[in-house]
Amino acid sequence: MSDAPLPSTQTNGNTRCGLVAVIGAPNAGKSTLVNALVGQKVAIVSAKAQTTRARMLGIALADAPDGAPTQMILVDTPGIFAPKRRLDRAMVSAAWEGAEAADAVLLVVDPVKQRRHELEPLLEALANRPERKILVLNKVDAAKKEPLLALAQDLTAKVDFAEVFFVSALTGDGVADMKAALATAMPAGPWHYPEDQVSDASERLLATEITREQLYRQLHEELPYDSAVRPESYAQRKDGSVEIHQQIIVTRDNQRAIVLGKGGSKIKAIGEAARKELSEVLGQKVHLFLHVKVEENWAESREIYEEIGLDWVR
Ligand SMILES: Nc1nc2c(ncn2[C@@H]2O[C@H](COP(=O)(O)OP(=O)(O)OP(=O)(O)O)[C@@H](O)[C@H]2O)c(=O)[nH]1
Repeated sequence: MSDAPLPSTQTNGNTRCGLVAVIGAPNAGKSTLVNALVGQKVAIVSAKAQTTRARMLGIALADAPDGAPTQMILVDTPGIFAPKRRLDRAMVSAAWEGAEAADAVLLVVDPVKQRRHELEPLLEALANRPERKILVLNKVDAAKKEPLLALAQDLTAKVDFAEVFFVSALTGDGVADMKAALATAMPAGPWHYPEDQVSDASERLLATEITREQLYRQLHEELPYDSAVRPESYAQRKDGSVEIHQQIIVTRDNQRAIVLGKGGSKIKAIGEAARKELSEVLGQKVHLFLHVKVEENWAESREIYEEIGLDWVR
């Protein structure tokens, strides 16, 4: 576990706390798995590959089989294959950065669609890692038993996995057992996030993810690759509603025009759809304010990366 200066309220008792890195090829189902472990929608889930941009956190709470209340901080990493652009390389290093400090690394594999040879570089890199390695064969609802077992055998011969789990992140099959086993693997120690912050942190992140999902849906190919949604503020109002301000960052003026649309029609539609979904998910009235900002070099800015991925828990 990294020794980042995070708040901890639980300093006594028999708690456990650890960091779990979730790695795998694009579309393996990492985001879906994180959501299943956390128990609410945290990471964006899409049928399109490479939607996971920044390093993201979900925080799962569980009672370990020995009764210890356990906090598992999940680093939901982007697809980490064949990085070409700087942004992609940054995603890869974020993936490994997450894995470096982890108490466990989950390799999530889609046993049906995953091309075996594409897993090779990842398996090789994993083989030399010191962390506790766990193989998760996902999508068992869609896989046939025999090839599934053959794949498990093949992969465990290559890497010294401490455990292998067969799960369906989608239906939840096998997820509870896996979660309990993960909790046991976490070191004893105080929680790094106070319990009441866990839900808030997730909601703050969730709010930016929902806006990003709408941007993606409503702009399709027009959406600039180098765009991001950054949380500005998240505040409960006295009347029981929540006021959320977010920045949509793009790199050029013409991209700003695309996001705004004619007379601001696009941003309005995006904001309305995001607000509606957020209100439903949060179960409260939401006031959502979106600001589009041009920052030419944001993709080179470590500060912004950190803000997108981590600022919401600080
Ligand atoms: N049948 C089935 N589909 C699943 C399961 N888990 C995830 N999926 C689907 O697989 C697709 C990809 O899931 P994601 O969770 O977005 O995958 P990811 O690994 O986070 O993808 P990236 O963000 O590209 O890294 C989605 O359409 C999911 O609904 C599962 O257990 N069974």
